[in-house]
Amino acid sequence: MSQILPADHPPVQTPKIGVVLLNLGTPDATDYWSVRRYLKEFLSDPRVIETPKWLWWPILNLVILSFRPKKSGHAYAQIWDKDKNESPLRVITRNQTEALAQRLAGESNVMVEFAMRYGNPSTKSVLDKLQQAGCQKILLVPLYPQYSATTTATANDKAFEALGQMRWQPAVRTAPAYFDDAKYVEVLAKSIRDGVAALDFVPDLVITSYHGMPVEYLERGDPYHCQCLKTTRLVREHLGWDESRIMVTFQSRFGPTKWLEPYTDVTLGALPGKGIKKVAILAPAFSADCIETLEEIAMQGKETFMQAGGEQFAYIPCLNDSPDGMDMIEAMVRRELSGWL
Ligand SMILES: C=CC1=C(C)c2cc3[nH]c(cc4nc(cc5[nH]c(cc1n2)c(C)c5CCC(=O)O)C(CCC(=O)O)=C4C)c(C)c3C=C
Ligand SMILES: [Fe+2]
Ligand SMILES: [Fe+2]
Repeated sequence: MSQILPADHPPVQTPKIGVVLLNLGTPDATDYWSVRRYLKEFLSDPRVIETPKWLWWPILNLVILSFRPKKSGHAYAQIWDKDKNESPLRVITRNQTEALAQRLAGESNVMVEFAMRYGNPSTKSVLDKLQQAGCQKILLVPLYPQYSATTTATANDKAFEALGQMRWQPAVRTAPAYFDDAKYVEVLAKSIRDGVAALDFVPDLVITSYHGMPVEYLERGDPYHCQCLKTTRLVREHLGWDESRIMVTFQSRFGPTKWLEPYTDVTLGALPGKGIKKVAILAPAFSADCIETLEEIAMQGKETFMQAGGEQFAYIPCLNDSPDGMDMIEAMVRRELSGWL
């Protein structure tokens, strides 16, 4: 083969398969400008904010970006991984990537990388790297258990935007949301069972707190709300629990519009008054612990609950790169790679 190539022919690569774990993204540092840059990119995404641009631009640039970076930067500083000098979301996503790469090491010519929708490493830089390394087939794996246009779709959009600039485009598959995947339900249920068993108290209630979104998005057809409810129902059935032991709430409200209810913070503030004083809480919409779980739930949520008269509060971590969590990701990736390996 090599003797028929002209001397100036670009190098011929061995065909490879790329697997890209896609997550949301996070600031590079906690200072005002790093957080501002991240929030600007995030909150300029029309998949996330559907307000018409002419109306949203002044609100974002003149109001939100003047105060939110400082407030969010302070929150990020409290959860920052000081050893790695990095946001937990990126540390954990990298750990998941390395663990998956090890698990797929027996497969020849598979490369595993992660990419972020906002910030670094950018989706384009990662797809360019894989294409240049000879990946002629790429599996995109949005690490969101429940589908939403605000997360899954925009992650895929960004990847297709980068692919749109390639002359020699690889074949591409996208992994579906896994909110009802039997393995996901099994490992999530196990994380609750094990998490509760490790406590020195018996919770009156387990709360599954999902990231929220404007109710309007649900009304316009986003299936996220329905998939959240289904995850919790399947987990509850797997545990053999009745409905009184586990509930669904929605967190991280942003802006003045009505978001999915019941709100996590309002619920935590009201439960002690109803006699529910011991809770365990987890966040099944997140594949990795991040500001929304470590600061908003484990810190702020705990404070709200205890100040309202709560007695015991426990946060059960996300699946992260735990062996069970990685079993689930590996099984999903192998299934979606079928016919390619
Ligand atoms: C403004 C609208 C937002 C929608 C809609 C939204 C949906 C959504 N987000 C996640 C997952 C994550 N969100 C994270 C942070 C975050 N989310 C919003 C806003 C919306 N999210 C903001 C402004 C922020 C930044 C933090 C802050 O300033 O409060 C993160 C964590 C990132 C990190 O760095 O740790 C994740 C993950 C889901 C699943 C979702 C679905 C409806
Ligand atoms: Fe969010
Ligand atoms: Fe938040």
